[in-house]
Amino acid sequence: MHEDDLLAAETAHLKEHVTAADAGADDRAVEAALRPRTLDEVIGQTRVREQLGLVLEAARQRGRTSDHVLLSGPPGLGKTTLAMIISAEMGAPLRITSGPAITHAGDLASILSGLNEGDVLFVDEIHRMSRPAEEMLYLAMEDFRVDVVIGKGPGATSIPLELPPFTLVGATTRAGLLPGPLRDRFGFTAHLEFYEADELELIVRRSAGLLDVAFTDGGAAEIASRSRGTPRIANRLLRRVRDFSQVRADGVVTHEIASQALDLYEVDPLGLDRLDRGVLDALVRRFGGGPVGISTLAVAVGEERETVEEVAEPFLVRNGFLARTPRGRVATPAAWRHLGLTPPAGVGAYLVDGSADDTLDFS
Ligand SMILES: Nc1ncnc2c1ncn2[C@@H]1O[C@H](COP(=O)(O)OP(=O)(O)OP(=O)(O)O)[C@@H](O)[C@H]1O
Repeated sequence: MHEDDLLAAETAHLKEHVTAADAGADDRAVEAALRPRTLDEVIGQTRVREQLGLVLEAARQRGRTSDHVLLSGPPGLGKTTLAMIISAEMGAPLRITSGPAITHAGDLASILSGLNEGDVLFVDEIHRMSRPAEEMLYLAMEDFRVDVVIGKGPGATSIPLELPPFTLVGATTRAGLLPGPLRDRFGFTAHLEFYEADELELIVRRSAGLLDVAFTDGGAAEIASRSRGTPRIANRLLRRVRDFSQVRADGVVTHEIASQALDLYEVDPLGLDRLDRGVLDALVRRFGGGPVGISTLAVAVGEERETVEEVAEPFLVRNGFLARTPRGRVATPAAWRHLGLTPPAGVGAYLVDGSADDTLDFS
């Protein structure tokens, strides 16, 4: 078949898949159906794509399994998508598990002992695995071996178990929480960054095409600019805007329709959602702009500390609304202004005196 025909056939197949998922009311199913299937289909993350492409190609040429890969970055940026692509590009089956599901070393031993040569094992939220399991994983990653302990106390014996070579793909929202020995055993680490508006616009256009949503350039751009740099959010907002345009207009997503719909869903023009604004609001109105510890801030907005730290904070820091200082979180002058308030004199001094440091994990 000609290359163009092949591409058309693939797109038609993908569209069928998306349409089937879209027929149900399940956002997760549509999200899964919209996933890019190959590295070439991935939009944005240019450097990661090129680096990962090389790692996989080299392994393929040598006829070996790929090095272990660690994917880190905030939720919804494409870690699961990349894990699936690694398995597809290596032509190897994917096994999926997650850190919180591995509470004992025995859980991990049984997963590892079920692997076949070349399998890709995806461990989502790998930073939440139990410590004994982590230690078992070091050995498995390095020597493809685990020591299974049978029995307890002085009578316990350890039986070495050989494993076939496999590729571990770990995903984490908090690479800083992984112990050094575990991090060091990944041959390649990809840090996923928030997406630029033009990349998100391409993602919105691709998804709208697959979902048969009619849109104008302005409509796609408006959804992209309010998507918090996150493809998952772009896809979700697209579906909400589609609902709005279908019920309240003629079904075409224009700039005007997208902006009315997103106002209705409380996504502001810079993409901040209720949680983002809640965090800024608490920081500014209740704590005078900070500094305040993350746990206190989380209690103030009625959320788990992890949610504030892993979901809201990276976006707010990246967009210059919040800074991490050794004494706690501080609202920047931009945060005050975003809430329609005038920043008090002196706010922002920490930004020039060098005490704000995004690389450290201040709590
Ligand atoms: N680069 C991309 N190009 C196009 N679509 C993307 C891209 N990255 C992610 N997506 C879309 O965003 C959605 C979320 O991606 P994915 O589930 O891989 O994120 P994640 O980082 O694993 O999130 P989490 O850690 O919360 O599970 C998917 O439906 C996928 O369609």
